Order: sequence, then structure tokens, then C-alpha cells
Amino acid sequence: MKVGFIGGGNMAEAMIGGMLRQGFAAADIRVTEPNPDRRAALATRYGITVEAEAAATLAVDVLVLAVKPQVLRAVLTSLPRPAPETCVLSIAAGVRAGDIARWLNQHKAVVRAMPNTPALVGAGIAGLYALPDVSAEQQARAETVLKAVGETVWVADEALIDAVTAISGSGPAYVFLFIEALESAGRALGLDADAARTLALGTVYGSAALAVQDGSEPAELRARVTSKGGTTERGVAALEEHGVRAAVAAAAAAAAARARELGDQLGAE
Ligand SMILES: NC(=O)C1=CN([C@@H]2O[C@H](COP(=O)(O)OP(=O)(O)OC[C@H]3O[C@@H](n4cnc5c(N)ncnc54)[C@H](OP(=O)(O)O)[C@@H]3O)[C@@H](O)[C@H]2O)C=CC1
Ligand SMILES: O=C(O)[C@@H]1CCC=N1
Repeated sequence: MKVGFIGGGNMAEAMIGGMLRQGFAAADIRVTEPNPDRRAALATRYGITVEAEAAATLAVDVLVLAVKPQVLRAVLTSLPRPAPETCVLSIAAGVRAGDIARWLNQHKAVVRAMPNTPALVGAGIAGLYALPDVSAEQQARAETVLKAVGETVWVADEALIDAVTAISGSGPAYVFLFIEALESAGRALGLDADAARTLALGTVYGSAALAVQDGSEPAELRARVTSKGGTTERGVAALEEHGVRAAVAAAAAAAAARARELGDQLGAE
């Protein structure tokens, strides 16, 4: 299966690294990227073909759109229409599949997906949505590309991709913010910088691993940490008092609203 990338930035690199680890051949991956330093870096690191012009990148089974949402329309309207069997896989936040099909001169085989940066270490999670004209085989190809870097979840309603964006697309940033906060709390309590970082990171990593491997409800796992009359009870109560649930809900709502806004703005162009 041949895979092309329009845009060779962070997410493209995360996906390419994972695909090569999963046994994709470097000869089957091509990238179009305008920045010469970036082109040289990708070609050297991965042994793939990286070119300035998009034309050759188009002759592929899956064409991944990995540029910023704000430049997608200009990029696509300058391209010839891909072959009907080419599955276009957009990872651009907010931009709707129907608009992509329109900008590609009514190329209807469009899958919209939202991966996340843990893809870099093979631990990504991506939501996918396919326009009705995408064949089962094209869907399977798009899924194979994303499965190379983690798990996948299909949604039947495109609006839910904005929810996926708010939860798992942007979500790593919320978790990193929590790690920053836990680390600085550790320093405020007298730990040195190294110890605070190691304890904060180990706690988030270990807790996520336990939740995945144990399979119990998160609330049940939390209860197992919380001894009656103990320390956690006080700590969790303080988190609740300070509105941590409301803060997370507000973060997700704001991110989803921005995804919709991007879709409205960019689709109206
Ligand atoms: N980062 C994340 O966590 C996630 C990002 N996404 C989505 O992935 C997409 C890419 O994001 P990300 O990788 O972070 O962004 P980057 O800015 O790292 O990558 C975009 C790349 O596209 C290049 N580019 C710009 N114009 C063109 C063009 N005309 N043709 C080909 N390439 C071009 C840019 O080059 P230059 O820098 O020279 O302009 C840059 O290297 C976005 O649409 C984003 O919404 C999705 C999920 C998660
Ligand atoms: O912040 C963004 O717009 C992109 C989409 C999800 C993660 N990063």
C-alpha cells in the first residue's frame, strides 16, 4: 500500500515513524513539504521520498492531509483531483470532509480523522469518520495507516469528530498541564526538581497503565487509593472544591467549540 503525506510536520512524522516500525516499506511512503530543511531531515531520518511538489505524492492508495487547517483549502484547490480509488485521509482539526471533497473537485473518498501526539511512541488514539462514498476497502486502508501508531475508534456522525478532537486530540495537552501542576506542587512541598518531575511523571504513567490493565471503573480505582480518614480523601476533596471536573468540562467544551468554529469559518471560504 502506497501512502502520501501533504505536509511533513509533527503529526506526519509521528505517523511515518510508526508506519515504518510496523513494517511499511520506506519506498511506499512519500511526503510533500515546502520547507527544505524539513525535507532533508525527514529524508535522512526515515529514508523516504520527500519532495517540494505535490504531484507525485498524489499517486497513492492513501493520501494523508497533514497541513494546518488554515492552509488546507489553498493547498487542495491547487491540486489535480486524485484518482477515484485514492482514499484521502484528513487529520486537520475542524475542517469538514464535505468541504475537502469540494476543494478536491468532488473527490468523495474522504476519511476525516483526529489522531494525537502519543502516536509518536505508538500509543496514539484516533477517531475516524468516513463520507458515505468511501468504500469498505478504502476505510480499511485509512485505518491501517492510523493503527500503525495506536488504536482507532470509528464514529458514525461527523460532528462527533469535534468531540474526539476535544477529548483525545487536544487531551494530551490537558494531561501535560496536570503533570506540570503536580510537579510544581511537589517542588512547593520541598522536593528537588528531579524528584518532583520523576514522581509526577511516574504517577501519571503508572495510573494510566493500571487503569488500562485492570479494567475497573476509574472511580473504583480511585476508591482503592482513598483510605478512610487518610491523606487522599483530603487531597481529592480539595480538587473537587477547586472545581477540577468543571475545569475539565470547560476545556473540552472550549476545544470542541473551536473545532466547530474552524469548520464553519474555513468551510465558508
Ligand atoms: N499536533 C497535534 O497534536 C495534532 C495535530 N493535528 C492536525 O494535524 C495537522 C498538522 O499539524 P502539525 O503536524 O502539528 O503541524 P505542523 O505545523 O508541524 O505541520 C504542518 C506541515 O505542513 C507544512 N506545509 C505548509 N504548507 C504546505 C503545503 N502547501 N504543502 C505541503 N506542506 C505544507 C508545514 O511547513 P512550514 O512549517 O514550512 O509551513 C509543516 O511542516 C493540523 O491540521 C492539525 O490540526 C491532528 C491531531 C493532533
Ligand atoms: O490544537 C490543535 O488545533 C490540534 C488539533 C488537536 C491537537 N492539536
